[in-house]
Amino acid sequence: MGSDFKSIPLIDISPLVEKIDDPNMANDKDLLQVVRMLDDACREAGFFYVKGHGIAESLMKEVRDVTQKFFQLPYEEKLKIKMTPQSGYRGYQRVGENVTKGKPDMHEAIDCYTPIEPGQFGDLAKPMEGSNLWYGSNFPPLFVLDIISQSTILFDLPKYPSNFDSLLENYINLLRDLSRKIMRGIALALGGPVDAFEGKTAGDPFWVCRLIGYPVSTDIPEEQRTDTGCGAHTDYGLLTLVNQDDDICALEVRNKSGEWIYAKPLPGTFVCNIGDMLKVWSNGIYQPTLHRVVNNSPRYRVSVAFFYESNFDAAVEPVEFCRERTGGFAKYEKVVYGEHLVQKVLTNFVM
Ligand SMILES: O=C(O)CCC(=O)C(=O)O
Ligand SMILES: [Fe+2]
Repeated sequence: MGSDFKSIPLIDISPLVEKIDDPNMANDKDLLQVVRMLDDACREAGFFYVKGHGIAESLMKEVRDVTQKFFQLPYEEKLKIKMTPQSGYRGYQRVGENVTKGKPDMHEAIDCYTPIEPGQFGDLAKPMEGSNLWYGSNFPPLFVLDIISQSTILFDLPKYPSNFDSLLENYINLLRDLSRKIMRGIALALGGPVDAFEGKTAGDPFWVCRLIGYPVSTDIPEEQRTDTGCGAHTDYGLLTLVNQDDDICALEVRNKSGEWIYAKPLPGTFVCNIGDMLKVWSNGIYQPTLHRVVNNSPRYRVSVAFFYESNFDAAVEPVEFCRERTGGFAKYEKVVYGEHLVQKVLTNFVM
């Protein structure tokens, strides 16, 4: 599905953000207009920008700046939060460690997931149990590092803020709340009840946050270099919100004719896209769109991608109100989200 879109729509979602929890929202013309725009965007491009989302542009920038500073640290420092099977696949991964369809991606990243307690989901979540590795909070000498990095005479380390964990945790909470509101809008757009994607399937949504850095390609040794910062893929959850650098065009979205359309940066907005789980839930009314990242610019690019998912152990299958609109039968089989995620994570890295 999808269409030959040439650009990605921008939606001012302020009516949705302000009124979606209001019992009278069904009579709000502005909110219903946003819902219509979401419906068009999800059918046409599977991608849309949001503004009027209520998250300060300064916070969005601060999060990208902290990410940028982390990636500027010496490699040995970054390895202090290295992602391993023992860390539940949370933490730092070097350029080329993430693989898309067998090809190394030219990005480095920190992966964070909703913390999972031992035994919380039985065997299902075993490989991903753990809590996140925040730089500076997992080993004692951060204050020493701060002092060292501020001493520009002796050392030339980038200055590193020590509030990484609290900043990120606050940001993640805000994005969770924003995503819930957008998903409420999408539930209405699909013709369902506002809380269709809550309750026992997505009332305790799992989240994934990836802090990503795309080096300038000529800074990567030629023998390791591939041509994509992140190879063509669809996202595997419900909804993704990307906070990207303001002045570098690198995220590309494929339209129906196979042309790659830039999701060029619009400062202060999030680029949103729908993922595989929404395709299943909506019985294919909405389809995720292939996208990729190619950083051909002479600048290091940072993006922070937040993935909002169903409950970890939710069995996702086409919901009735979508089945009714699409011939009455389920086009997709039931998928347990956690199984889908663990499978992806276990095959995603060369380690
Ligand atoms: O860096 C970006 O702009 C998008 C990254 C992305 O598509 C992903 O991590 O799934
Ligand atoms: Fe993606």
